[in-house]
Amino acid sequence: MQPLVGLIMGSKSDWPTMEHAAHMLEKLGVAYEAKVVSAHRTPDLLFDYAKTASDRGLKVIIAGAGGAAHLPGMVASQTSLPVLGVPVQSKALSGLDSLLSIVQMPGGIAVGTLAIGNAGATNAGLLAAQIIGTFDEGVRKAVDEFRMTQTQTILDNPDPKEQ
Ligand SMILES: Nc1c(C(=O)O)ncn1[C@@H]1O[C@H](COP(=O)(O)O)[C@@H](O)[C@H]1O
Repeated sequence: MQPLVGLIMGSKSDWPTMEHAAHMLEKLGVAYEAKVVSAHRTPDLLFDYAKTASDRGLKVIIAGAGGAAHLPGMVASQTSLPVLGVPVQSKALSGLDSLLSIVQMPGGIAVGTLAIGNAGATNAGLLAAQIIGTFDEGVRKAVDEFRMTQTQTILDNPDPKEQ
C-alpha cells in the first residue's frame, strides 16, 4: 500500500517512543513508512526526504526527536505537507529541551507540536489519521470507531476501584 504518512525520527533510540505513533496508525489502517532521518547527522538526507515527500505521495509527516530537536522544524522548512512534531523525552532534561526546540517556531513555518513522550507519539498517529480521514472515508470511520470504543469502555466500567 502507498504510504500516506512519513514517520521519521532523529535516531533509532527514539523508536520506543515513536512506535506508539506507528501502533496508532496500524490500528486505524493508515499506511506509513518509518525511517531514521536527522537534521544534524544526515542533513542531505533530511533535505531530500522533505523535498520529495509530497511527490512520493505522503500527506502528513510525523517527526520525533529529542534534545536539540531541530528535525521537525527543518522538515517543515522544506515541505508544505503538515508536519507533526513529537518531543522525545531526553535523559538530561526530561524532554523539556525537546519540547521547547520544537514548539517555538518562528511565524510563517508551522509545526504542530504534540506532548512529550509516548502520549505525544500516540496522538501524533491519531492526528495524522484524522487529517487523512478528511479525504479517506475508511480512515475517518476507523477514527470514529476508535473514539466510540474508547468512550464506551469507560462508560461500561466507571468504578475506579474495579479493574
Ligand atoms: N534531535 C535530534 C536530531 C535532529 O533534530 O535532527 N537528530 C538526532 N537527534 C536526537 O538525538 C537524541 C540522541 O540520539 P542518540 O541516542 O542516537 O545519541 C535522539 O533523541 C535524537 O532524536
